[in-house]
Amino acid sequence: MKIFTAEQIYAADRFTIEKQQITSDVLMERAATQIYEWMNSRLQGAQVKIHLFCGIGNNGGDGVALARQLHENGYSIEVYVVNYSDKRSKDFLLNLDRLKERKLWPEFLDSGCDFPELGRKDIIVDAVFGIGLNRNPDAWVLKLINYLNTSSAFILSIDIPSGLFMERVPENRDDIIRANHVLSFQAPKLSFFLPQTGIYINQWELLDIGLDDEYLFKTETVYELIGKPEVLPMYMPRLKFSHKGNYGHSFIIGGSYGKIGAVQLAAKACLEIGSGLLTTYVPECGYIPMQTSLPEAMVIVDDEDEKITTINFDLKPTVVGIGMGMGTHKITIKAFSEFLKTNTAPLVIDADGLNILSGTPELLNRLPNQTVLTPHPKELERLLGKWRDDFDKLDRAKAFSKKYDCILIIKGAHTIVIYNGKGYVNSTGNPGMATAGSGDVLAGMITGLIAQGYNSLDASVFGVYLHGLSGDLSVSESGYEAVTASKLIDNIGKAFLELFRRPEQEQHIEEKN
Ligand SMILES: NC(=O)C1=CN([C@@H]2O[C@H](COP(=O)(O)OP(=O)(O)OC[C@H]3O[C@@H](n4cnc5c(N)ncnc54)[C@H](OP(=O)(O)O)[C@@H]3O)[C@@H](O)[C@H]2O)[C@@H](O)CC1
Ligand SMILES: Nc1ncnc2c1ncn2[C@@H]1O[C@H](COP(=O)(O)OP(=O)(O)O)[C@@H](O)[C@H]1O
Ligand SMILES: [K+]
Repeated sequence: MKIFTAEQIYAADRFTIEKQQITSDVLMERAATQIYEWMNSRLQGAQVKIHLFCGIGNNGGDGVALARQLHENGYSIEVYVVNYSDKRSKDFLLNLDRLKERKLWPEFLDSGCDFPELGRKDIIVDAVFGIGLNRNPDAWVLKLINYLNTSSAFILSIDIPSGLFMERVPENRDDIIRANHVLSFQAPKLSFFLPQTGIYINQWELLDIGLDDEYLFKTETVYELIGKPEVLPMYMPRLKFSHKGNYGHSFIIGGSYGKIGAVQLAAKACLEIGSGLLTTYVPECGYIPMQTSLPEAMVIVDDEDEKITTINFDLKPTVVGIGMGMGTHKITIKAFSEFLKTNTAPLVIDADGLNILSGTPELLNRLPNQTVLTPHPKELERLLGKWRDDFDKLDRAKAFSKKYDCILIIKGAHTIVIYNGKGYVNSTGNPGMATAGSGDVLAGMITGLIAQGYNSLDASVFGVYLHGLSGDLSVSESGYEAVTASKLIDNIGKAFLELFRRPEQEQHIEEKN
């Protein structure tokens, strides 16, 4: 699903108005009707007090139009106009008149006025600012935002929580509405998925206001939200007459004394995701653990017991995954650097492999094209330097990926795969996955997909999606806390099955026919 910028949404508005031969207030009315229906289907006429805080732009206009619909259907409402500017939008004014025609007089809030009392069980509709916020709000508006946040009422934000920008993070983190639920129009907004801004959104849902399909289809976006419809076409089915040689030979290099587990996890995940063959390269101390825990894997050992000192091998890997638990000893750095001189296989670099790269950046020039890098936030900071905010982080990541022609995977709650100026935002996964070794599993999964013939970008996007889905399936079995990296691996197979599971309703209809 595409993630549009504010400019693209405004352009979609204009395109739709022109093509459907409608006036702009028709779109506003559609927006209000969709929100009304959403609320009505949940409230079923309940006489709870609904406080609508409406700005003076089109987000406020949505709120005022919604107020009218709620009132006409018997709901108990209070409307407040947050009078932050004299530049009221045309459709806001039109809807304000429609409200007045029905003898509904909103209360006008200005600097210096008292804020209304809010009950614990009331509902707040936040329609102060939408995607048009372009500068810091006045102090009294911020005070209002703070006031709403401290109430215990349920906050429903229209389109985007007020105070949240589309393209930057506000300096003061208290200046944004903390929404219980956001009803956003047509497409999700990038800020819903970033760690610094996503925290203001408990849940979000999309409402279809009938923006033109052709425009939405044809318009290229920098960011895309990756769900099942996006990854299904990437899937490469296994062929009946295939053999293990068709699914590649993965080579996983890593481990050090006390950290052989990282290689075990990556290797197991690599096999579970379907790699045809797998060899691991570990220090001598890893030989017995590897051979006993993973009979399917072949093992080559370093001359040294506790760390990797030379990467000598006699095989032609389809792909190499390197770095998990490897350590950053001087001699290991040398071995890694020598390995990069001769390696031509596609690469997936994780953990200490990344730390070595950030400590020895000249090695970045030795990476094959489309090398996959899988940093967690700290490793990413070592690679990119300190960023100003999450939006700046994305810009730096795009520039880095372009400079070294690498695929940069920014891991987090919504992992973002960066390549070729684009960002693929993952939709699966959960906080249960914030546990030791889950990154090793991801690196193993991506390695195993590349082994099978997926190109590095598809392997990254698909791998991240399946990894999160395995996490979601693990949570449904054991709850958040008990998710472990090993459970993620156990659920990789089920994640594949889940990809092809049709919704129950659909199956039922088919059986009846
Ligand atoms: N296709 C869709 O998705 C549809 C979307 N719709 C709705 O429209 C919403 C966008 O509406 P919008 O463009 O009027 O902007 P909104 O957020 O209401 O702000 C109002 C104005 O305030 C100003 N301003 C900015 N910052 C400020 C500040 N700090 N302090 C004071 N003033 C400030 C700035 O104007 P400026 O003063 O810069 O000229 C800005 O234009 C969208 O979120 C959705 O709810 C639907 O109605 C129809 C279809
Ligand atoms: N809150 C979260 N929601 C979803 N996924 C998460 C969350 N926290 C961590 N993850 C995922 O778990 C993995 C953690 O990776 P990493 O920090 O490298 O783990 P480790 O180094 O222990 O192997 C990443 O893929 C990340 O996206
Ligand atoms: K809003």
